[in-house]
Amino acid sequence: MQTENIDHIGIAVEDIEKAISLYQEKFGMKVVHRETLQDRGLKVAFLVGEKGETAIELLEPINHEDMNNTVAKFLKNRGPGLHHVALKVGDIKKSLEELQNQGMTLVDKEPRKGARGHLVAFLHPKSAMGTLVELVQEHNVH
Ligand SMILES: C[C@@H](C(=O)O)C(=O)SCCNC(=O)CCNC(=O)[C@H](O)C(C)(C)COP(=O)(O)OP(=O)(O)OC[C@H]1O[C@@H](n2cnc3c(N)ncnc32)[C@H](O)[C@@H]1OP(=O)(O)O
Repeated sequence: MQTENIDHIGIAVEDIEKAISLYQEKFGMKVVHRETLQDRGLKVAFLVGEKGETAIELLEPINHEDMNNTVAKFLKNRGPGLHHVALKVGDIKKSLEELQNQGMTLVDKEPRKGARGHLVAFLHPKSAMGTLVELVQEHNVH
């Protein structure tokens, strides 16, 4: 598949308000989008630097005790920090098909609606040398 750019880097946090303050006040980034994804049980915030492009996505579970929530489970097992890397692609369905044909383990066989209304799909970290990789296709491209 062809990656267009790094769309965002996902970081799991215990307290999204404190994390936003850190990235704004210490790193000079600004919030460009905030959303509560009820179906995923997550609060998310996207921040960018002066020149835009690649974003940081901060993720906090709505319920920290819900071990069916992948981010709550991650925080409990590994603590806060780098959670996933999201690669932007032009055609997510085609990319998933190609990766599956190449023997990669997909978490999502079909793209689904993620944050910002974009189409997203995850690849299993075991298939990408220990990093959870997300594919993102802008919702208005196709
Ligand atoms: C906002 C929205 C969007 O971006 O639009 C989103 O959905 S954002 C993000 C929230 N959504 C997701 O994370 C969806 C994709 N993630 C998943 O489906 C899950 O987290 C899996 C990746 C399948 C792992 O689930 P599972 O229940 O198997 O977890 P587990 O704790 O038993 O972990 C199994 C093995 O994977 C590793 N593992 C778990 N999460 C990991 C992560 N984020 N990065 C790297 N490795 C990870 C564990 O350390 C463990 O390794 P060892 O076996 O070596 O101990």
